[in-house]
Amino acid sequence: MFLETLLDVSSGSRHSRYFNQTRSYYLFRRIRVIALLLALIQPAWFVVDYFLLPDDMLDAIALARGIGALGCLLLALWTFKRYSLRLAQVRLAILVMLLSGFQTASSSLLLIHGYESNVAGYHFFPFMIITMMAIFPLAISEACCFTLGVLFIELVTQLLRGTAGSVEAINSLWLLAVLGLIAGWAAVNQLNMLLGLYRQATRDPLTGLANRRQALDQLSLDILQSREQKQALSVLLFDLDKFKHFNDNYGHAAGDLVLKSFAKVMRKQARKRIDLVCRYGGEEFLMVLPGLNAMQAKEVAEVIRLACHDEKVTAPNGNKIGFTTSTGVAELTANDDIESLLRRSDDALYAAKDAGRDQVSVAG
Ligand SMILES: Nc1nc2c(ncn2[C@@H]2O[C@H](COP(=O)(O)OP(=O)(O)OP(=O)(O)O)[C@@H](O)[C@H]2O)c(=O)[nH]1
Repeated sequence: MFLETLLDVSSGSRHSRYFNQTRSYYLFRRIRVIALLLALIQPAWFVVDYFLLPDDMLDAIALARGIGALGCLLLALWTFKRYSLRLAQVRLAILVMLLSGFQTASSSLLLIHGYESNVAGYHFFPFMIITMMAIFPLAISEACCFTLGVLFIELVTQLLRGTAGSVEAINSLWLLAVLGLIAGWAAVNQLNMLLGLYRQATRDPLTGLANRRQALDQLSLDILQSREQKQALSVLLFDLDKFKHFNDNYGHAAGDLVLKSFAKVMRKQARKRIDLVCRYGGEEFLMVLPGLNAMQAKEVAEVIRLACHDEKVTAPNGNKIGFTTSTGVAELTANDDIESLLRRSDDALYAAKDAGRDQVSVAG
């Protein structure tokens, strides 16, 4: 259990594409708020500098603050691919570099002008940066990179200042490492909590598949992404045939076993970390196939339809039950939104039922 949790939070590459998208958007929003705040605070802090720093330093510090504020503003306005984890990590690295860059520049300036870095909270900067990590839900690998990055920049700053190796400098590095451990632990805990809540809110308890809410959220995202990347996208809507008959003849528990068995068949055919498999409601299931056109999606539906013929469920009374499914296929068109895409797949599903069930029908 502990090992499983540890592996769960070790790296983002272990999570589903959908969770990664959710976390990326979460990271994007937090980075944006912090960048916006810093874009405002940086110039405002100049008032404090004005009273605390000597006149000959003000221009240089104002320039450093201006560059920092502009960088933060640009970062806040950068909305490209909000759902990409890779870009969320890049955004976080840029935020750390912007802050650290200002810290290195200001601390060098203070030294050149004969001021110690304990003016106006400057010496506090690296500690503030590392504590900021606790705000984000991060995997262990990401928290380690964050901590090592801040430690490295602090070491470079110490080398530039010529203080590296002194007791005070080693003490700073040690304190940063301890704070990195605490803030990193908080960040990893946030990720663990987010994962737990996400799973509870998005999974169907009977089959373990995604639930309808998640399917609709993810389908909207996938549609957006398909349009951005000019890729095809198709959906399959399945409905188990004469399902009422299983409940009536063998009992509700047998019906549940059929639902679980069908979920297993779907999961087996889905491409790992690409396709979304969901229980859409009752005995209806939905599969989202990014990158596949209607004909390719129809082939997947046929494989699933035939795989159902080989599945047998043992009812609580010992009976072996077979089941079949009807499927509607629809490919995303330029005029589609999520509602029209699902409506077309539903129409195709009804056409498959009308044609005698155990069939795959493609929307026109
Ligand atoms: N065992 C079980 N049955 C469910 C569940 N959710 C919905 N059902 C049943 O699914 C059945 C759906 O039946 P209908 O909508 O009439 O359709 P059908 O019998 O599959 O007939 P066709 O769709 O026309 O082939 C109903 O009897 C529901 O009670 C569930 O979670 N478990």
